[in-house]
Amino acid sequence: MIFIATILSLSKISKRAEEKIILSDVSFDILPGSIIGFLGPNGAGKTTTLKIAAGLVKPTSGEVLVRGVSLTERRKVAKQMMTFIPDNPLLYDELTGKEYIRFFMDLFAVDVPAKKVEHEIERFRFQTEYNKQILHYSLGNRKKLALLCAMLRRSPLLLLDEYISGLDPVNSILIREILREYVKGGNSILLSTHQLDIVKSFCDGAIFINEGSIVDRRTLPEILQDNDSIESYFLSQLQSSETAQKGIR
Ligand SMILES: Nc1ncnc2c1ncn2[C@@H]1O[C@H](COP(=O)(O)OP(=O)(O)OP(=O)(O)O)[C@@H](O)[C@H]1O
Repeated sequence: MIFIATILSLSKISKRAEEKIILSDVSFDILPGSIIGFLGPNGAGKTTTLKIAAGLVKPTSGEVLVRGVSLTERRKVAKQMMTFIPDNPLLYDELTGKEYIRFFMDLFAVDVPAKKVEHEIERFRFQTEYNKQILHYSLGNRKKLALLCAMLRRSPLLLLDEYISGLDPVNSILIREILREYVKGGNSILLSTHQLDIVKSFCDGAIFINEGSIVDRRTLPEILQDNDSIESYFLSQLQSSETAQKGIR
């Protein structure tokens, strides 16, 4: 019997577009039950990596495995095991929240009893928005609806692009509690963020990318042991990777 220890595994992912190298040999693993912050400056390649991991963008080379299942070879099975939420979730604006949840459940064949759906709506404190048209939702409520649907789907991996930014402090606390609960059962989250306080208060570790290459990977205790703050970690990684890259050129 083969024991699959990783929930997500990226192996030597490269991406070129319009003659430009966007990602170069990106490799990392995400273990079950972990929340990993994906850090890097603007344009470093975070969104592209998340989209490749989610099967939305095809890499030029390399392989993505979700619980050991190849995204290239068994796309449908691999995709069922993850949910990607972009920074501005694509929803159907003409529907109400209630209609959208029904549509989402039909689309992904989510078989959840009505009682459980109700429970999730209460847990997300979404009772007021539920009957309103999505067109009138704030960005924070669009994000809440997207995550509520992801929770109903119960996929073991969540890929979140700048998710927590845009939530007010009350919702930010609520969502963090929901996400913490989600990973308790062995599920995992990879989330890109520019908010370094999120890494300190919420993540178990971080992966740092710059100019399309992974430059560092550490647990939170390791980061805090070697750096005064997450900000100083970010700046030192940025500086050392840029110095190294100048040396290569
Ligand atoms: N299809 C494409 N064609 C050409 N260039 C692209 C394409 N997709 C992304 N890029 C470029 O690749 C680089 C990485 O973009 P990406 O959105 O992945 O970065 P990011 O780290 O998520 O940035 P940010 O923090 O600003 O959101 C950018 O320079 C972007 O312009």
